[in-house]
Amino acid sequence: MSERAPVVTIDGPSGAGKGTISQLLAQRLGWKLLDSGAIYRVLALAAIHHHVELDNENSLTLLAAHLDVQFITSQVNKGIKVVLEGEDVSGDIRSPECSNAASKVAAFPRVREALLRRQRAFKETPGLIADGRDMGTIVFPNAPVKLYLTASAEERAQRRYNQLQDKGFDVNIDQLLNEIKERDDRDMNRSVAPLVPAEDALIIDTSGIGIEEVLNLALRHIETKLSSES
Ligand SMILES: Nc1ncnc2c1ncn2[C@@H]1O[C@H](COP(=O)(O)OP(=O)(O)OP(=O)(O)O)[C@@H](O)[C@H]1O
Ligand SMILES: Nc1ccn([C@@H]2O[C@H](COP(=O)(O)O)[C@@H](O)[C@H]2O)c(=O)n1
Repeated sequence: MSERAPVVTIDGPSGAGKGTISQLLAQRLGWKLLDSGAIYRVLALAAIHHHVELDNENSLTLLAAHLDVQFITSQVNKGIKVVLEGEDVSGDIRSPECSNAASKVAAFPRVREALLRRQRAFKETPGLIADGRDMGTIVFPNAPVKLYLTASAEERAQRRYNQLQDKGFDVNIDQLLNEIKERDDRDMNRSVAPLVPAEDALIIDTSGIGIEEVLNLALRHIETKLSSES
């Protein structure tokens, strides 16, 4: 029964390691994974494809309500294939252009409202790892376990630089740092669902901490919280 399925929320700014840790946790626990950022990215890409202006809230809301997207989870590594209108866009949505466009479309209240039910529908047994900006504050406010990952903007820009270079994108570190700061500013200061840690979230600063160590901190916190619930 999905009503009873536990949810672990993982929020934080871009490049803090949410996606990496969420995927590892979903793999370890055998739980479902929601990459909510991918939903905003797909919406931004659909807007670009259909020539919808990124500042037109009415048209973006309509597009969000009818978004033809599928998230296909690999049972092997919990990686997610994103299919928009029948086309695999898993790579396209990770471009810097899509990152910025996603944070623009995500600032509109009615767009967020239109995507809320789609996100909550991911909750199912045996449990859900929910990765995003407002998972613990808005989408799953009653989640028993909430984490907030962060790191310095410089470290996050360096991680993103390495990641995009590996994927073959032509990137510049100063430009990436500026884009990360701009995106943080937009995500943290928007009028609806701003990026803030939930009051009951454990905040982990991952600057200088390796992925394995962050994963272990997260697993320990999940075990503690879930065992105190039962
Ligand atoms: N603790 C860490 N130490 C070093 N590198 C890390 C750490 N966590 C994540 N990374 C690397 O940083 C990059 C960005 O991580 P990830 O995509 O998980 O961030 P994110 O918070 O999900 O960002 P976004 O919100 O933009 O999707 C990846 O290449 C990942 O391997
Ligand atoms: N719950 C969320 C998730 C994401 N966003 C917005 O989408 C942008 C892209 O997200 P990534 O996690 O894939 O980098 C992000 O900058 C946010 O603007 C959101 O608003 N809420």
